[in-house]
Amino acid sequence: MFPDLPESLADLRPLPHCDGPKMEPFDFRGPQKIEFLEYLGEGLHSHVVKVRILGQVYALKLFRFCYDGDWLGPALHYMDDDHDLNLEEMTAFGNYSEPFSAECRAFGRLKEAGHEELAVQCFGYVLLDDEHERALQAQFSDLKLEFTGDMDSSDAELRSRYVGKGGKLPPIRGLVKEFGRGEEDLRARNASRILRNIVQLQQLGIIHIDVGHRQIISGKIADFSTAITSPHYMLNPELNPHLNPKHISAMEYEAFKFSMMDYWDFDLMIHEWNEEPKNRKKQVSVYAYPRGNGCKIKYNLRSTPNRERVYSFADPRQYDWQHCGPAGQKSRIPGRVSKMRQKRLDVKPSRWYYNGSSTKAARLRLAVGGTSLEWYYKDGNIFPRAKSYCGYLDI
Ligand SMILES: Nc1ncnc2c1ncn2[C@@H]1O[C@H](COP(=O)(O)OP(=O)(O)OP(=O)(O)O)[C@@H](O)[C@H]1O
Repeated sequence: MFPDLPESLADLRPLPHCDGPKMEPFDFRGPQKIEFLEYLGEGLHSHVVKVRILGQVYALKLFRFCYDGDWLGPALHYMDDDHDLNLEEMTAFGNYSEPFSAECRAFGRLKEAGHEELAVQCFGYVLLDDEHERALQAQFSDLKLEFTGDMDSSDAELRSRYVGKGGKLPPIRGLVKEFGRGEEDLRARNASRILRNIVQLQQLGIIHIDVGHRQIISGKIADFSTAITSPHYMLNPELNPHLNPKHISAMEYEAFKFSMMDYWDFDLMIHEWNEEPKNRKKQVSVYAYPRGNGCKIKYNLRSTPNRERVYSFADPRQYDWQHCGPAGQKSRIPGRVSKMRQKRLDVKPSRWYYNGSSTKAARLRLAVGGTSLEWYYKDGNIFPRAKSYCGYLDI
């Protein structure tokens, strides 16, 4: 489920181990050496610290061993007493969706497609060795950093249930990122750029970006710990040859909803900015949907012209993941990583109009957050199932 500490540098391979984009290990040009400088902040999935490596300052995002319910893993009843935790199942899900994997895959995609400018830059992953874990805790001893659970509670078992080679606890995993500033001013030009970046990220097959003001660092999106990047069991039916048409239609509904919600979140961020008394003179009128109110649809889709139907701004399934080289592919020139041909992105790609039934379209119009599906693992494949309160999905 989690990577082991490497015995030698040669053991460090791009992660995660599943189809699709990957992140390379950070190049320390020798043994790991990190100087912990300052604590920057925390989120549901991580602690972020300012560090110096090889004379350069970075933000190091260190991931927690999260609760199973805090990421898009298997249905929670899998975790009850009757069902032993199955390493193969958890790994199958974890490789795609566990927060560290989710970030590796999204940043890996940006590298692979030659579009690192769309987010804060990420320079590689780190597996903290014991010495650095001790140094980290010593440096911030007053904060008593916990790496299991979430911001409010911890549970040591979340880490110890996945012991690695020699019975050792898995190492804390980190991503080395460009160090930046938060508290971005959202005035029009910045807001327009962020919106454009979301549309372009979706064209690269990345959705569920968790858009919010706190995620914007130096004017760019910085957090992909919830991102769904193609190929993914929600987006790409071709990963599982045993899906039936009902499964596929329910997955399309979910993927569409998640894509659309990124724009709802963007509009919510603008509304919240405008409501802040301190921003009274800095109002922003850049919205994804007209006036930030979502899309209006009529109930009879057949007779409803496109412009009035429920839509999102890009279809992430269009990204041709099978024909893009894996991140980290070695160049023929020793010591260099080959540059992928940059994928051309449209500022205004064709909209994604939802094609399902009128009832489902009407539900999407409400765009109530949250997931409609849960996922289970069977014979090496991942299948969707409607959540108990989503019977309208009919699977
Ligand atoms: N590149 C960076 N430079 C400076 N500070 C950063 C950087 N990345 C993150 N931070 C700080 O760390 C905090 C947590 O980071 P981030 O949002 O990536 O974590 P998370 O655990 O994924 O959070 P969330 O609960 O939003 O999913 C940010 O709110 C920000 O204050």
